[in-house]
Amino acid sequence: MDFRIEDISEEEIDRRLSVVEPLTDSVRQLVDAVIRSEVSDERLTAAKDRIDEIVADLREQQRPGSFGTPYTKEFIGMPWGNAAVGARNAVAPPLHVRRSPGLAECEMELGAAYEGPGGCVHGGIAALLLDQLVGEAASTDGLPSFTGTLTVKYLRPTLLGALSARAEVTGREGRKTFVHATMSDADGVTVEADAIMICPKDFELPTGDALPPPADRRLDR
Ligand SMILES: CCCCCCCC(=O)SCCNC(=O)CCNC(=O)[C@H](O)C(C)(C)COP(=O)(O)OP(=O)(O)OC[C@H]1O[C@@H](n2cnc3c(N)ncnc32)[C@H](O)[C@@H]1OP(=O)(O)O
Repeated sequence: MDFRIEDISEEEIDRRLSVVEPLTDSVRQLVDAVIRSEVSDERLTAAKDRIDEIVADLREQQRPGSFGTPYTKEFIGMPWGNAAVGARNAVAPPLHVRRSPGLAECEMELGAAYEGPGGCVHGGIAALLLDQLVGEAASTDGLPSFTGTLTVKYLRPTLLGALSARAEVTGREGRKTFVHATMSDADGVTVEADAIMICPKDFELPTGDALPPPADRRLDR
């Protein structure tokens, strides 16, 4: 796992987010527009050429591999490439998770890019988002947990649109944390999941005077 330290202030994090979040939102708009556009083939081809130019521009300076999760010395994580919550990842829905001890919650708007059955959320997307949320709930004690087992039960189709999700720790046993999660629409729960989250035995967090104790660490931002 990538635990590189990037020693920047919270103000610098906010400054960087103020640049990349609008860019990511624009790319989400682009994805949605491509899916639903009904302009002529000529205009679609012209759009492709313009997008290729932008891609070439961005590729002039690229980070090798993936973004990883850099941390500040205060251990605030920046998982900005993350597939569910990444601030720089247009694949991620704009998922803003609220955390409190043992609990993670969020609201989201899932549009055309997240479709499985016509008009409904893809089951894999529901599983992805609930997987993220159980990880966030399990990690509110400052120690990261990996998903060992995630059991997902689809109770009824989840229509695309405004949704909420919630994950709550139901128990801990050694390095294992048990979490229950739900995804809901306006009429109630559509998907539920149970997870066994595990803090790996050989996992070592960076230590040192400059770093806060695990309980005070914020694993993402
Ligand atoms: C804030 C950030 C949120 C991010 C959320 C993102 C969530 C994710 O997507 S994580 C990515 C997906 N998950 C993975 O890639 C995990 C891959 N697997 C692994 O790395 C390892 O198998 C891991 C960490 C799960 C367990 O490894 P290890 O630490 O060696 O476990 P091990 O010592 O064998 O077992 C410890 C306990 O867990 C149990 N256990 C081990 N694996 C599993 C499993 N897959 N499912 C359930 N229980 C398990 C064991 O039975 C044992 O229980 P007990 O203490 O009662 O005997």
